[in-house]
Amino acid sequence: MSLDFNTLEEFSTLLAAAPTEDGAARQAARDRNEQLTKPPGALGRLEDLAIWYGAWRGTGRPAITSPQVIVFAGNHGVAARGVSAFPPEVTMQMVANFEHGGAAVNQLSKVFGARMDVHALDLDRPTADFTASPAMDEAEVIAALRCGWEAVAAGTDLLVTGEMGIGNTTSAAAIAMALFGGAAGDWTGRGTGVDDAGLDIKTQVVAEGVARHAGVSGLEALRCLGGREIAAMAGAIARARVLRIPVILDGFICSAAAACLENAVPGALDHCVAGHVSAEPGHSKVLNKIGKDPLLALGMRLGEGSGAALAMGIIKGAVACHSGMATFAEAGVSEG
Ligand SMILES: Cc1cc2ncn([C@H]3O[C@H](COP(=O)(O)O)[C@@H](O)[C@H]3O)c2cc1C
Ligand SMILES: O=C(O)c1cccnc1
Repeated sequence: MSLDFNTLEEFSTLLAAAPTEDGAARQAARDRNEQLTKPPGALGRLEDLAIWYGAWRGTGRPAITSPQVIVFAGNHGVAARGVSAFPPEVTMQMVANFEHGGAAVNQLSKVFGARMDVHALDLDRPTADFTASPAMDEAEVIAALRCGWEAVAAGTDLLVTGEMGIGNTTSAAAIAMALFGGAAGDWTGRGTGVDDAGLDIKTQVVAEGVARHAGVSGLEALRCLGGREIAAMAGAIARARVLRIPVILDGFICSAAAACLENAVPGALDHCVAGHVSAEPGHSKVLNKIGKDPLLALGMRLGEGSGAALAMGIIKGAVACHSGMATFAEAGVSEG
């Protein structure tokens, strides 16, 4: 099967044909877990995470040696509507900051031993204001999906996708409302910290955008209401699925990108866990809709992949215990 796509339909077909987890590896990981020197279940959710990780990697005794964090950046036409507390030029300035190692996600990637890559997508060409027309045409959304698809490094064994794009919590709210219904106010939060007047404008923009593209779902929601960095995250998450690389989802924007995949192909996020729940009020609702229980709840509201990068420590810890601990037989410890 060709691993390329030129239309959203071809992308969807590739995603639908992507592998599922390895049942034999899951069983081998379960068997090993039962033999480790601890009371049954004593590592709580870490045990499930290690088994899940092994099932996707195809081994009952996995290791994590090459985690990758990818930050995608894009600019948004709706930013001109006054929906963010910061001006659009911050997107480009933060890309420079990522490249110089100065952002939170740089530090967290370093702490957890991940390589970090940054991809800026046509920053000088913001998407169209989605209240007036689709944010992207099909060629544009395909180019963004492909950027994400190709950004996943050969040999990566744990992936975090993050984003930078002033205005993108507005885009994420519009996607969530299009996919899951409800009122604009249910999905719209303060993002970088808009005041009450800004929140009113933002809620209005979300409502207008969803009304303008009434009835869109899945990848069409991504095209009409998303952004280039949002589509690129979706492309990277889909590629990881094809390569059986487990993914840690980040905050509201990343989860909205992922939700488009799940909406297009149910089960498309089985290789993903939610790294954290952010303070953006729509995030917990999106996680609920995609059936993901977040690993961390630290009141973070940064994006960039920062919450997911922090959660890499949990997955690495889970896998280290699972694969490195002695069994009762090896350690000569009496079983209960
Ligand atoms: C300095 C700075 C660094 C950031 N890093 C991530 N974001 C986050 O804030 C933006 C979304 O919020 P809104 O929709 O309100 O614009 C995204 O770029 C997101 O990644 C940042 C925002 C700022 C200002
Ligand atoms: O949930 C997020 O990822 C988020 C929230 C606010 C601003 N930027 C990102």
